[in-house]
Amino acid sequence: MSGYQVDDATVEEIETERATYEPITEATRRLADLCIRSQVDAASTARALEHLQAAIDVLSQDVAEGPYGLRHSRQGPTRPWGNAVVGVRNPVAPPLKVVHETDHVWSDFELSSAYEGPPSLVHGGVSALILDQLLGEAAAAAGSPGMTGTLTVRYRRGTPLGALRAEARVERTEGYKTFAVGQICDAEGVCVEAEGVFILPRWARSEQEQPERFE
Ligand SMILES: CCCCCCCCCCCCCC(=O)SCCNC(=O)CCNC(=O)[C@H](O)C(C)(C)COP(=O)(O)OP(=O)(O)OC[C@H]1O[C@@H](n2cnc3c(N)ncnc32)[C@H](O)[C@@H]1OP(=O)(O)O
Repeated sequence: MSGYQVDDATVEEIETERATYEPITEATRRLADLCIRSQVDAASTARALEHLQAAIDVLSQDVAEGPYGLRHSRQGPTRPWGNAVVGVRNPVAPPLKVVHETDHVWSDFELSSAYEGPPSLVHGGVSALILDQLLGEAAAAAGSPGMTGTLTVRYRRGTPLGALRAEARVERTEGYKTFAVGQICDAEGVCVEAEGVFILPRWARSEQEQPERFE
């Protein structure tokens, strides 16, 4: 399957790429929040739009074909930088920084108004998105990466926008199938729980270089 790319990018080259594109990605996240909450008048939004169009014109001068994929360097960190949850070059991603412990993975993160579903609460699809990623990373970190086969989500109470923690761990592995569980909590406790089965697809079963983990 295309999209998994092994390269020889050095640590320095990877840091240069991050330093080049991370600031504009962060600015775009801020922009998404401002699109929702700004109260400036029409003349001001028209002026802002002109600046944005100028930025779009500059960035459009050189664009890669297709999505970013998962870039695995033989010399440096793996770059899932287009990923919708952890991608440092993806303004749609909050982004989560996922910490890999011996027996579980976790992340402390903030969700802005761009992730709203019910008023002041996180959209249920966004919670499922984040748990899909965390459970998938737990499976990969345990040495059994896979695609989500089935993800079951239980919304126990509304998840407030703002500061949250997500955690996941592997429960058991059966051949190509890895069963993982996880949750999203706020300061009061668990808001959302999930369980999922992650399956190593047929096309990947013979491949030698599997991505073991995202950052
Ligand atoms: C290398 C992979 C990625 C690594 C990423 C690392 C970072 C992770 C972070 C990213 C996180 C984000 C993650 C994402 O967003 S992943 C994106 C969302 N998921 C997908 O797009 C998956 C699409 N589906 C497939 O690719 C295949 O159908 C899969 C891979 C699921 C199965 O493949 P295949 O069809 O070839 O399998 P098989 O026929 O040999 O069956 C094998 C066993 O599995 C059982 N079964 C089959 N289907 C399901 C099902 N749906 N639920 C439960 N069980 C199922 C089946 O009964 C059998 O069991 P048994 O009879 O042996 O007991």
